[in-house]
Amino acid sequence: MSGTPPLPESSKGKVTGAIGKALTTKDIDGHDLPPSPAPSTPQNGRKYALATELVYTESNDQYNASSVPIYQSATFKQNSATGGNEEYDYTRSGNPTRTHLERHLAKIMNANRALVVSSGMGCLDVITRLLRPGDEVVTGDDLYGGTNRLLKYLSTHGDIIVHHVDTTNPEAVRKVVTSKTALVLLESPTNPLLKITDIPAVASISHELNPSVIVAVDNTMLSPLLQNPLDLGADIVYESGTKYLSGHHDLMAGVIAINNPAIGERLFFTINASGCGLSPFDSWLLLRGVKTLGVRMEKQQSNAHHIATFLESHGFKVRYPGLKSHPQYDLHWSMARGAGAVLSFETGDVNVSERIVESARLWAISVSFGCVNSLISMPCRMSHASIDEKTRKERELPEDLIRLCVGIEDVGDLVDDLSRALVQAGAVNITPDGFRALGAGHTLDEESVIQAESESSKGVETPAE
Ligand SMILES: Cc1ncc(COP(=O)(O)O)c(C=O)c1O
Ligand SMILES: N[C@@H](CCSC[C@H](N)C(=O)O)C(=O)O
Repeated sequence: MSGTPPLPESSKGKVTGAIGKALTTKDIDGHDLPPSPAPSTPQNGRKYALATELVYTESNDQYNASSVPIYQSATFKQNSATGGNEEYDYTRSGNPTRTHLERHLAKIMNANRALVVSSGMGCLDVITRLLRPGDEVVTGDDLYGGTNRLLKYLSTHGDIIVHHVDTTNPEAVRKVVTSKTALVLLESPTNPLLKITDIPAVASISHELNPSVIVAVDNTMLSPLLQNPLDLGADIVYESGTKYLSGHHDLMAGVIAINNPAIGERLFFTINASGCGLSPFDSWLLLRGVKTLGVRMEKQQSNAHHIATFLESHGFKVRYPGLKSHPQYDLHWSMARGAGAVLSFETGDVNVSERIVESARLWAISVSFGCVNSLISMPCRMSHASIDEKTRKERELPEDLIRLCVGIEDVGDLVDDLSRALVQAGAVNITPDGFRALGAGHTLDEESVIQAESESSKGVETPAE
């Protein structure tokens, strides 16, 4: 994958020509972007706050449609047999609704170019097609299960060497990056242990040791509202649009964003060649979902902070970068504008955890996150079940871990339902003041207890049923 080799011959011609021509179109920030039937960015030369940019789309549509039309067409007629001047010919290669979404996301992700595909895993598939046999990948020891599965497949069948190291320690990355390293792949926060990687430090170490390394960051756990890895030194950022970006669990999507046009062209080549570009209808749904990202995330985060504080103040070991007790709290806030709405906690007993999950009513037992509805899951049995038990143990992924993905419901209802589930599952000791976690009791220092209790009491009271 070293350097950015020229485009394959087969990618040249009509489609690449259209994109090549498009790259001469600049937006108000000077970004080169493909053309669009609706430019997405306000054309008055002003850059607005992200909350405004999320909502704002400008249309060149012939009827001035307020909502970007769904171009539900596989083909586009050409003016002549030789063609060549039309922007679109076939939806696998490009579609106006998809282009509009891509421009909108490029703007939001502070990127030169964004590409949308059929899922988050589709993004990683496209990115790893940049690898060649013998290339090495450096990545974390806490990763989404599907990411781990694809990397394992590539190392077993694709002659790719994958190093899993503790990326929370940049020096551990330094030890394994060599001239053979083609890709450094990071999550921060990680799914499901919410570990934080110093993206600027790891990116700079990687580039210093091997300038042709591509540093890619999976930003799914935060969304562009809260973190922009391209601004932190990453070469590629991708995320599952199935999560926060869309927010309603009604579509699957993935977004890849880049600043380097040559990398963008190589990724586009794979998307067109393999046919994983997002469909017009899902592009439209995702564009609609993105508009409410700001308000959804604000409510989800505030609920998540409340729930994390509630659990911690009752003695559970909680992992959430919004809590001062998080070991990398300062590092996280040096890179991000929020902590997101995913947290995890331990009970000390797998059976107790299973009972808690099954006792919850409002919290749906479901994989995924970023949705307006609150979800509860056991990663080792669900989202991360594809990582074998031995590896989970080596990587210290607790089997009793419960992951909460907090939605926009009334926080008092969420706390009530969780309290009832904790009591019903026998996870807590009832005390005169309420209850305390039974197992894996997390001992906070005195100052943290006082802070957690006062924050917890700010919201709705949390009596057990
Ligand atoms: C951190 C992370 N990255 C990527 C993915 C893959 O996304 P998708 O399900 O849209 O393929 C997921 C979840 O599925 C995830 O949690
Ligand atoms: N059966 C699926 C599980 C998807 S997990 C989705 C999401 N990333 C999460 O973390 O919950 C699979 O095997 O991929």
